[in-house]
Amino acid sequence: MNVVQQLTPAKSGSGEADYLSGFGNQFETEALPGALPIGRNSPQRCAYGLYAEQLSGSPFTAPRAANERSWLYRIRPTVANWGGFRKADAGLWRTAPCAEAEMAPAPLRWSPVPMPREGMSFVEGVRTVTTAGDAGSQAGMAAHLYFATRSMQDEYFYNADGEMLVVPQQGDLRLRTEFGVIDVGPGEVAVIPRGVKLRAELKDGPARGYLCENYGGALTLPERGPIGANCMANPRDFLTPVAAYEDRDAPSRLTVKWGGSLWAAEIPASPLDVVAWHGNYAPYKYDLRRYSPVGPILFDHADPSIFTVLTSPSETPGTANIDFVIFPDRWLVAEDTFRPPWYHMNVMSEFMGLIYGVYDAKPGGGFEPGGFSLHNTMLPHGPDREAFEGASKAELKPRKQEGTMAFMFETRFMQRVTAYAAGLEQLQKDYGGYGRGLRKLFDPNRREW
Ligand SMILES: O=C(O)Cc1cc(O)ccc1O
Ligand SMILES: [Fe+2]
Repeated sequence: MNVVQQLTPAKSGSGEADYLSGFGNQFETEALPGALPIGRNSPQRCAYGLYAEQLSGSPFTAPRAANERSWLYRIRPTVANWGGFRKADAGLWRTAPCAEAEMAPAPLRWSPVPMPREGMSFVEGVRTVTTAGDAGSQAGMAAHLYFATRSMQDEYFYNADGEMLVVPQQGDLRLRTEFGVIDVGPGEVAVIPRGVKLRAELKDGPARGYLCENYGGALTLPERGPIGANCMANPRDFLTPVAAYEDRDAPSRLTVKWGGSLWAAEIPASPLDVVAWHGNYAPYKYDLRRYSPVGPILFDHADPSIFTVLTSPSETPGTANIDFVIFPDRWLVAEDTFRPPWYHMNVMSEFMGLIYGVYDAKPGGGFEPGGFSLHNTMLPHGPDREAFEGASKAELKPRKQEGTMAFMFETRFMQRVTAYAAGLEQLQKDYGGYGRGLRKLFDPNRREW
């Protein structure tokens, strides 16, 4: 997975999205013929007067399987577009550790937050719901909502604190990055590694979604173990953009998220000026509907880890900094089985969102597309009364769970709710008590019921 080479004839900066396929490949792509040096990274003079710059996503000395870096051949090195940063308004973007609100231990759920009316870019429209771990120690994550009602114009952004997993729920985004153009819409996700500059444009109206900011190890594919070489998320379905550049000398603004704050500087030219690049540290997208779910085909309900799309490992094997898990369309066939998620308590904390459709643990409304929930460390949760009663009595014919896409950001860290999320009118006041609706069914004189 880590050694495949691809040289695809690339388009010049036409602005249209075009991709190379494969997860974590050693890609190479050039928007002008011969812009990529052959057989070396740092020639005495790069073609076309370009500057060579390395972007290291892992320590130089990381083992090969985790070593990530790319070489960028660009009009100006990043340092030429630098200087004069001032602290900018971070709005409602928060960074761990952030203990600004204290909530009683209870399951929490929010209805969808409507699209704002004011003009806001993808960066201005980030609103943090939870933070976990410590960004400065490169451990943990934040779960955000994002709203974008205007495109970024001569405005650029990069995040030094974390990798960004963008999960659109409404509206398409065109992410113009240093590496090329990624179009992403509901049902797809995009991953922007730490340090990669971008400008987000709207394609056809306002956009809303979820954003996981990963302070820890880069997201990667989970091991498949006995499942073997196929199914779950297949590497070839991950798409990385071909090189596309802007040669634009115009007063611009670069905003950097660095050390938990936003910093902004006026810069003289577009930093999306990479004419060619090669390496394995690059943004990518993935269509969640390409995920091939594997599950129990005779009885029982497996752990949701079977639906892990991407995982951010921690130093402890099997203990994820973040698992990104989905609940896509699938057949439910298990016999003599309570088919929805079981009642449970979990040392990992679970942030969930719904992109479209109905989630099977909560079929009776309340968890709506655009909404979100938090089942924090060691807090009990499971199906509500309606789901329990329906599933305990259901005739267990094979049934297709269709037209649905829920997801979970699951982390080893406790998630702290922000003041913004705690104060939202969309916070469902009665959700914490949903379990109280479950009736006592026990009858020592009636074994079958
Ligand atoms: O709590 C949830 O809804 C997520 C979840 C789903 C599942 O099928 C098993 C465990 C789990 O935490
Ligand atoms: Fe759960």
